[in-house]
Amino acid sequence: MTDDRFMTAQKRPEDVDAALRPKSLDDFVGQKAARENLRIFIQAAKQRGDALDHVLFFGPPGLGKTTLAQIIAREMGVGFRATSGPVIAKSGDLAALLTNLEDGDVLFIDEIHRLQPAVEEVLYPAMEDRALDLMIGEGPSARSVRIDLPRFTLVGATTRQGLLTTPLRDRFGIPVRLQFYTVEELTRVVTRAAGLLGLAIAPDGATEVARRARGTPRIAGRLLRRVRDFADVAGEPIVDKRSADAALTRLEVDSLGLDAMDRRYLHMIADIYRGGPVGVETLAAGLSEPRDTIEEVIEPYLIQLGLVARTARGRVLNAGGWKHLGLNPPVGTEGGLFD
Ligand SMILES: Nc1ncnc2c1ncn2[C@@H]1O[C@H](COP(=O)(O)OP(=O)(O)OP(=O)(O)O)[C@@H](O)[C@H]1O
Ligand SMILES: [Mg+2]
Repeated sequence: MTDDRFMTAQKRPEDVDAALRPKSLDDFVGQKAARENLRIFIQAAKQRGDALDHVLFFGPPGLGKTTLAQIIAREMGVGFRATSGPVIAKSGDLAALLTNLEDGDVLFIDEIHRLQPAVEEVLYPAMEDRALDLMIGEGPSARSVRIDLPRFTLVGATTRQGLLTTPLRDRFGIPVRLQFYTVEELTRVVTRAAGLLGLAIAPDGATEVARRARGTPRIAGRLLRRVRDFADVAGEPIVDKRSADAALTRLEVDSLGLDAMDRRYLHMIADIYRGGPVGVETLAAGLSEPRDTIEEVIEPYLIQLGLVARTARGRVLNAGGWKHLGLNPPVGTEGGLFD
């Protein structure tokens, strides 16, 4: 996706996220059910002296998948190796990674839905039996040799659980869906981050940033940095609701936390397609954005807010969506009739 979207939850090449990453489960805010379950599974594995079962994190960008993967390694007291699906070109690359692991290590594969099929097949016996099946020779004399692997925990992350093949998905003993954060949780994320950045922020200032962070800690961190810039330049000693609001408004982040791209998306459905239904491919073409970005980055939060619905015939603007744009649904459309 293009990088001009200020609010994007997607990573930038330089990992500005690193400084704000919580280092332990106790530091990690929100995702209570997932966190408490992980705590128990980690403790149980440690008590047995075993590696943790394989974990799959899925959910929209910026909710803490990579962070939790690192926390797992730290809490288990094991090494952390990270790679990502598109980077592993050949099955031999993955075999090399696996054979170089140390006992108990966490191997983190980001964007695991983008593994090549041939590479993925190497993973099956590796995950299930801690073994690699290598083919030696070619033709009729070819034979397969099995190599044992060290114990390890595969932690996979994906924004698109639906794109994972069933055999791969089934091999994860601990699947974890990450949810958007509540304003209260994000307020704690913002307060903690402000402390790490050495920024004085009033409680109502932290809440204001949290309210407009699209349910996403990465966005909260990014907005906080920009709010700090405005406060620094204006010479304001402390960020409060008013100064946070002024900064966020200048960044074109609206009262629901939607940015210019979200509003372009909503306007496209409202103005051009009279509220829909309109297919996602059509929207992607109209917005010049890849379909993946629309489905993984833009839509989940708008759907969670109830502004838009995915239907079998395409995307439909709900009553809340019309209202947010300050428009009335045309009479006789679904938005007008049913909401
Ligand atoms: N629960 C949390 N508490 C505090 N900060 C968090 C939390 N979750 C995520 N963050 C912060 O949000 C940023 C993004 O988190 P992370 O990189 O783990 O997201 P991700 O789910 O891996 O995103 P992507 O899908 O883009 O890889 C990091 O700076 C991290 O510190
Ligand atoms: Mg990540």
